[in-house]
Amino acid sequence: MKLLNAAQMRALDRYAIDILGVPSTLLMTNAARQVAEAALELISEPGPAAGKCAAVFCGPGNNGGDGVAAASYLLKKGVKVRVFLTGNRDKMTADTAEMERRLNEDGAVLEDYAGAADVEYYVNHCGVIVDALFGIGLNTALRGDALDAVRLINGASAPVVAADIPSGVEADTGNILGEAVGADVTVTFSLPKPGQFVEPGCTCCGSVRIADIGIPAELLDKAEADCRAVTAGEITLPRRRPDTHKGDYGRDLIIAGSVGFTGAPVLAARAASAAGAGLVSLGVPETIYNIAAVKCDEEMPFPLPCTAEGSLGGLAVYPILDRLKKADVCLVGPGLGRSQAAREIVFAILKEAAVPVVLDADGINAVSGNIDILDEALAPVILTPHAGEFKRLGGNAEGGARLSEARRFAVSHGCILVLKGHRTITALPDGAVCVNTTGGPAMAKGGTGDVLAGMIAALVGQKFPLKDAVLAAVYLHGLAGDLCQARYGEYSVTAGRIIDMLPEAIKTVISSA
Ligand SMILES: NC(=O)C1=CN([C@@H]2O[C@H](COP(=O)(O)OP(=O)(O)OC[C@H]3O[C@@H](n4cnc5c(N)ncnc54)[C@H](O)[C@@H]3O)[C@@H](O)[C@H]2O)[C@H](O)CC1
Ligand SMILES: [K+]
Repeated sequence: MKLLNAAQMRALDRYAIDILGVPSTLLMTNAARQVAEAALELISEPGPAAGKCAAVFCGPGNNGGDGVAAASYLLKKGVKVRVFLTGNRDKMTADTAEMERRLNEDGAVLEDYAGAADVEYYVNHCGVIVDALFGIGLNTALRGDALDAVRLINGASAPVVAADIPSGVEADTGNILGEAVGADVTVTFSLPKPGQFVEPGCTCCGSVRIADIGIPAELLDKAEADCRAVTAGEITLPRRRPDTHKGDYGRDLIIAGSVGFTGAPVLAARAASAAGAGLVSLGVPETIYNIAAVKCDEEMPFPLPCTAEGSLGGLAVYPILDRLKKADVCLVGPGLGRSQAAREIVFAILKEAAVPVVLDADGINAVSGNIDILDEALAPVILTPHAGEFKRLGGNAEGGARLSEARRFAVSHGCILVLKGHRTITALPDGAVCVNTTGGPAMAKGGTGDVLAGMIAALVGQKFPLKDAVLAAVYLHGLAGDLCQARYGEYSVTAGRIIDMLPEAIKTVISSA
């Protein structure tokens, strides 16, 4: 699903209005009608609309115009409505002024929020609140009346419908500018925005509904987007041809593990098998080889020279590079440890690999502080950091910086970056970013990252187009987590259970063709 930023959205509006001649007031009333209909659904009093009451908060811009027009719609449905304006009335846009004129004709007035009589009592006793303070035009932190109104809205018990985007959420980044409305439903217009799909903005939106407000479909289809949400139905994996063998499904080489980290390598290897890898070889320090060998049936652990402390030793580089020549993908890092030898091995793999390399966990830590090594990689590199690892890579994964920071890193280092967290972001070397929509807090547990890394290796090793393979792995990993949560609850999802749920998750995306 395409996510359009504010500038792209405005350009679309302008083209529809100025070139195609779609009346802006028609767009506004179409938008308003769908906001009002959502409010009618939510209004928290039993019985017909008549006798219920709504509070509508409007800013001076066109988002406010949506609110004023929505108020007119609610009035005509028999809902008692009070409409409050924050900010300067003299800054009101022409369309919003037109909507106010129509509201007056419908028998209601646009009250100045500042000084409105018993507004607090009214808002705390109404059946639904419409937030039309700001939309995609918000560009600085809320202040004054608007901030006061947001706090009043958030303190009220009535359900909240946000017009286009909850006020206070920055459309492009999901940043909260000061404070933001917490909505139950967001009715967004034409196409969704990035800030509705990434933290912290996505948490303010409630459920997001996309309203067709009259921008021609072909215009929306043609709209260029460098940001997308990966939603159900967008990921498919092909049926397998009968005349194939395990070699057709990837020879995965996984280099992982150290004393004290015997689970990570095995979880990654098992996840790779469950995600369809044909052959999975797992190189572990010889001190933990027996443990890995006992834990693996389908995967093929092999011992590597190690240090006295039980992590990879420098001599391990030779057998690794030898096996690398026969692999289709190499994952290095889960539980690897942070020894100098491990770092040197990661560097050697990056320099020598002619197949994609997945850097996870200590594979990422190995390149932190020497990120230029990525420029020496011959083959594509996929990094899968969580926020802390990304910080060690010099990135900022805080709040609304995630999208731009992930994009910056991927473009500047020519790699694929999977920035894990709620709504994992996959950034590509060409600047495109994709926001995953599966998974949740039940997955916040040791080992789940190892599983994702194994899944990415497996799908990349099967030679799907690199971007598709990574997006599919991220989506399926979260989907398996969601299925696990449904079965085991939020507290008892484990990495192993996610692996066991992969068959169910993968079956949902197998193409019927
Ligand atoms: N997408 C569509 O096809 C349509 C969208 N519509 C609605 O129009 C808004 C965008 O309207 P705009 O006038 O550009 O901006 P806003 O109403 O979001 O903001 C108003 C105005 O406020 C100023 N501003 C920005 N930050 C602050 C601040 N912190 N404090 C005070 N004032 C601030 C800034 O100058 C803005 O211009 C879109 O979201 C939709 O809701 C159309 O109604 C229909 C077509
Ligand atoms: K809004």
